[in-house]
Amino acid sequence: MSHPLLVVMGVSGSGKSTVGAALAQRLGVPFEDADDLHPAANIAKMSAGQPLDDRDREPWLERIGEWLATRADGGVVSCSALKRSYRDHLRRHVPALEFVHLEGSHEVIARRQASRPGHFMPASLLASQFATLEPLEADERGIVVDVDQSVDAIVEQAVTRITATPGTAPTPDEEN
Ligand SMILES: Nc1ncnc2c1ncn2[C@@H]1O[C@H](COP(=O)(O)OP(=O)(O)OP(=O)(O)O)[C@@H](O)[C@H]1O
Ligand SMILES: O=C(O)[C@H](O)[C@@H](O)[C@H](O)[C@H](O)CO
Repeated sequence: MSHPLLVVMGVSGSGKSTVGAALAQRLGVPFEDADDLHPAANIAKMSAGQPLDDRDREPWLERIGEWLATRADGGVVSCSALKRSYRDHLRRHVPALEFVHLEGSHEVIARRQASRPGHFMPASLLASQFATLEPLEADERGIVVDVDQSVDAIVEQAVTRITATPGTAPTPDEEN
């Protein structure tokens, strides 16, 4: 898999930042945590216990898409990408974008959230994250990985399964 462009998606606390950073390191590509691309107003809103809506997420998705579009040599972004329409927004910047959905039960993820005090995202928003989540559809490029295993195991699965995905964009070198 050369020049992979991946989004690690899932609800808050599913491990996107942790897995995304490890996956990028493993692949030798830059990593960006989409939490760092939120407008300040979005962070303030979530910190106050209010879920973001489509309008709040619009400028944020645009920034993420721009970051991805400049990564000719590959990159990994951790971004919740909860709805199909959000993923469509990102694909407008990078049509061949692939998603790694970190899927887990409310119970497992709530436990993990509880064990990281100090994060701006209140645990009370987890229910709205699950309610908003639209899983990957059959025509979307990506894989689903169970979060109830070690970070190393998740990264290993992601690397193995994405490499095996038919249609993974070849580089110009590979085409010749
Ligand atoms: N596979 C794993 N096994 C055990 N703990 C994990 C695993 N993945 C992540 N964690 C821990 O769970 C917590 C949540 O992970 P992380 O912050 O990466 O999630 P996130 O999806 O990026 O969350 P947010 O979107 O809210 O920033 C952290 O304390 C992290 O260390
Ligand atoms: O779309 C959203 O509601 C947001 O991206 C959230 O998911 C948080 O940014 C993130 O997960 C931090 O906990």
